[in-house]
Amino acid sequence: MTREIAFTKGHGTENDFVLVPDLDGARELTPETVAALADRRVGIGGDGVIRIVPAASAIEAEVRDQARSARWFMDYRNADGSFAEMCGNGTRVFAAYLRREGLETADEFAIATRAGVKTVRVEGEEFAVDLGPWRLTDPMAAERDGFDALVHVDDGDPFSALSVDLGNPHTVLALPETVDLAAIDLTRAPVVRPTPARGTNVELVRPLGPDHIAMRVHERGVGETRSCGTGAAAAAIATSFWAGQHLATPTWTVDVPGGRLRVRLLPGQHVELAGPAALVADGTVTLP
Ligand SMILES: N[C@@H](CCC[C@H](N)C(=O)O)C(=O)O
Repeated sequence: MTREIAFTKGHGTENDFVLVPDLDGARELTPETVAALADRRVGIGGDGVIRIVPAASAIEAEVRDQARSARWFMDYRNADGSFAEMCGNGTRVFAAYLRREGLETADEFAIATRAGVKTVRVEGEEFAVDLGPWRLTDPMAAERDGFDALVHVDDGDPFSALSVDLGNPHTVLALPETVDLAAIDLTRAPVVRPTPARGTNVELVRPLGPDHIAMRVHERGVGETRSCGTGAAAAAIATSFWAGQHLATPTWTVDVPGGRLRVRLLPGQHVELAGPAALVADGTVTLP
C-alpha cells in the first residue's frame, strides 16, 4: 500500500523541515513515516518533520489546554522519528507557513508546542519568537563551579559544559582558543557525563567578540545540523552566565553554519530568538 502526503519544505538558517499540514487533525504520523519523510534519499529530507494541527485536536491533553490561547499546534518530530518538546527554528518556519496560508493574519500570534505556548512576532521579513522561560538544569552546580557536565567530543579530552533547559535539553561547552571549531568531528554524537535522562542537544561555542559567538550543534535525534534555534538561545545563555551577565538583557548574535540568529535575554528569565524563515517547495510525496 502507498500513501500520498502533501508537504511544504522550509528552513530557518538551513535547519530544514518537512511541514505536513493536518488541518483537521486526522493524520497519524508514525515514527516510521516521520523517518521516511525526513530521509534525504528516499523521502523529502529534513532535520525534522512538523505536523500543523489545530491545538484543540492534539492527542496530548496539555497541548489541548493551550487551545485557549493558540489556534495551531507545532507537532515537532526529529528526523529519527522521536518527539521533541520544542524547536526554535521550527517555530519561525511554522509561523511563515501559517501566514502564507492565511491561517494567522495578525503580526503577533501564539502557537502551541509540547513546551507550552510561544508568542511569535513578525519583524519585517523575519520572525521573533519568545521561547519562554529557561532554566539551568543544575543551578547549584552551575553557581558553584560554572559547569555541571563533561562532554567528550572527537576522542579528545573532555570539556566542561553547562546544561540549559529550554523545554528541550541542551548542553553547552565553550571551546578553548587552541581548538578550531570548524575542525571538530561531529559525525559521532558527543558523549555527555552524567548521561542526561532525556538525551541532549550539544552546542559547541566559540566567543567572537562582545555579545557575539559562533556555534556548531549536534542535535538529539538528528546528528549535526546547520543551525538550532533553541541551541543558539542556550549557547547565548551559557556564555552570558559564564561572563557573569545573565541578569543583564543583552542581545547576542549567534553565527551558525547556516546563517545568523539573534538572541535576546529578556527579564523574567525569558529568551527571544529572531531570524529568517523560508518556504522553498510544495508538493506531494508517495511513501510505501
Ligand atoms: N532544531 C531545533 C531543535 C529540534 C529538537 C531537538 N533536536 C531536540 O531533540 O530537542 C531548534 O531550532 O531549536
